[in-house]
Amino acid sequence: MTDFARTRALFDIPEGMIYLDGNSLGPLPVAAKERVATMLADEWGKHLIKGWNAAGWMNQSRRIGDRVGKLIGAPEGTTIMGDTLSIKVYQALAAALDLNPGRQVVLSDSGNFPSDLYMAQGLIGSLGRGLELKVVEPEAVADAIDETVAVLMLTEVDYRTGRLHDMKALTAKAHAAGALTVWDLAHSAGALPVDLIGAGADFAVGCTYKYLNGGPGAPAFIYVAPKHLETARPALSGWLGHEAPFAFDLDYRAGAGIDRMRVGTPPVIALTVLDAALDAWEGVSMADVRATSIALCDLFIAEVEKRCPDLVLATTRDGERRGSQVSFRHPQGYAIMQALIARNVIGDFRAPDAIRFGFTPLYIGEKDVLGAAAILETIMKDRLWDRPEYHRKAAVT
Ligand SMILES: Cc1ncc(COP(=O)(O)O)c(C=O)c1O
Ligand SMILES: Nc1c(O)cccc1C(=O)C[C@H](N)C(=O)O
Repeated sequence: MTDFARTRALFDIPEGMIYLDGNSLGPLPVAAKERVATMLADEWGKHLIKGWNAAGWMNQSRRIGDRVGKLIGAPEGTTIMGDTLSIKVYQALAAALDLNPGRQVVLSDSGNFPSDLYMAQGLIGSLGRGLELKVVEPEAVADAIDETVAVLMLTEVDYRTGRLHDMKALTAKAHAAGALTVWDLAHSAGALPVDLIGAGADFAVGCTYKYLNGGPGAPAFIYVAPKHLETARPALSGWLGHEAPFAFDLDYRAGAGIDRMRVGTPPVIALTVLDAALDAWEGVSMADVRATSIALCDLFIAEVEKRCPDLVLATTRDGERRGSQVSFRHPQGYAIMQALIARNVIGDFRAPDAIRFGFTPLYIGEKDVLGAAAILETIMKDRLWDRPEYHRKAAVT
């Protein structure tokens, strides 16, 4: 069994805070502070430009991509770091559409994170070849897969409700209909076991500032299935994805394998933080993380339903069918979350009415769950949310 007391000590969480928002931004890994200080002083400070080779900065995106790959069932050489998740969504979708010409539909669902849908809309507008973004309810996705679909683009775990799609079954259905798949793992990577090879996913993307604790604005990752590695065309054809960046040719030629998904200069300092953050996963079993996350979420649901009858569960009770988060609905959700935050229980609010809590076994345990439920109970029983300072100011027009 993974020693979660050990992993908890690897994170800097302010005394007295119950941090249930690691599904949005993970806490600071203690080791990152020293690692970055050393990197700044010894690598940038001493090597300057020589650091690209001497300190391994040029290979960092690939090396750390492989570290992330281990957590999502991706073999070496199929995952690379860089840019933001929105950019990686664009890149993956563009490459997938290019591999499946002659079809018109990008299929997604209303549980997808808006940025993914916005990037698809922007890309489709630029391509101008009659493509259409079709957005259906999450439960209707399987039935909407037909021979018009070029690409099925989904986020595995719904950011609001935590609902988990069956990646393997939907990918198989998409392939049977002749479609390719792009999976967004923003709320999956580090939250639950992911098996990209086993699921047969074509492309996957994700961020590293949530369950992977890489810090605000940490770089995203992109995965390309081995069968597409030499044929996927990077629409964002920056110089570092070129076959020979330092030949400075005037024409683009895609680099070998996953390197072609690089765009421009990597964020070396941010990657250094992420590298330190990923050390926390050494000796951690993702099966233990999953089992503990399900148990913590189950406990939170049971305690909150017992103590706060006015809150309506927005997440499935079936632990196998959700990610690592729990949401409740209430018309005063915003004020309730402000009252929680004022009492050092940190979750977040997602419009129109959801209060959302992430459970991250690396640093959250039963005591936190019980503590948060007790504070929530007081807020609900004593209507502590009903104070002017917890309500949104009226919009100024
Ligand atoms: C599923 C999903 N996709 C995309 C994004 C956008 O990522 P970024 O702001 O890093 O581009 C987020 C989070 O913000 C997300 O949760
Ligand atoms: N990336 C974020 C940011 O830069 C600011 C505030 C929030 C975020 C988030 O990651 C939001 C997150 N994707 C969500 O699930 O709501």
